[in-house]
Amino acid sequence: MQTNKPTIIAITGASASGKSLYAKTIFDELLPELGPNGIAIIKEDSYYKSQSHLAMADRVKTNYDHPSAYEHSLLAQHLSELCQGNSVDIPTYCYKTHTRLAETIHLSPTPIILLEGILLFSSSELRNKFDIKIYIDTPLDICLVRRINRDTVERSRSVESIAEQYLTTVRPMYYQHIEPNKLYADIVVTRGGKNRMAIEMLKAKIRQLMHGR
Ligand SMILES: Nc1ncnc2c1ncn2[C@@H]1O[C@H](COP(=O)(O)OP(=O)(O)O)[C@@H](O)[C@H]1O
Ligand SMILES: Nc1ccn([C@@H]2O[C@H](COP(=O)(O)O)[C@@H](O)[C@H]2O)c(=O)n1
Repeated sequence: MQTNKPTIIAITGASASGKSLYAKTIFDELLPELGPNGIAIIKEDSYYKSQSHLAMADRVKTNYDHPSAYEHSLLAQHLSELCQGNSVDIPTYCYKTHTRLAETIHLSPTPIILLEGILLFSSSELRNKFDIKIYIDTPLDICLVRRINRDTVERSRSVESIAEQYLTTVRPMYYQHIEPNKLYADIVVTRGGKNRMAIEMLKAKIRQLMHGR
């Protein structure tokens, strides 16, 4: 690994497997020692394509679990910019309106970048940019229960709409585009975002990388 470019740690797995919690726990626990210029989180979901040109009735029909729903080319471009020492303006996304918001988040390169999302391993162009690849391996029935609990509260979804979407796209796309790419992982983490040993091991690796800079 080069020492002068950000280390990109990609965390993938099924929806509601615990990717965000795993990334956020590591971020929160390392922030006091690394500072805001030392570590950042980027979400693949920030790169869902804008759908502002579509009516709401059409936005809900989108397959959000297929790679084509994402602007992966923009994510790849931003990762390249960050690796070259340049800042980027990351889009922000709203799950309630199914499209991008007007504002962006300005991000300067940090030595450690935690990147999390469901389809990060589906593109070889993206995979080639990752220094460490982690797969959160949580049984799908547990993910579904977590998704129902989360999306009814945080994403304004009804249980009926979650069930319909799960059967039509979330589950089939998991078997087509997420689970087969587990083989690209360097590390497979069981038990989701609360696996204390998996959290401590990645923190130790990050500390080692920081000492080597
Ligand atoms: N190991 C775990 N045990 C219990 N709840 C968890 C665990 N990991 C994650 N969760 C919860 O499940 C929900 C989905 O987790 P999240 O990290 O948002 O998943 P993802 O980012 O993979 O979609 C959240 O409410 C989170 O707090
Ligand atoms: N408008 C949208 C966009 C995405 N989704 C679902 O989000 C999931 C990915 O995010 P996680 O935090 O759960 O990893 C994905 O499974 C999409 O189905 C959505 O429902 N609506």
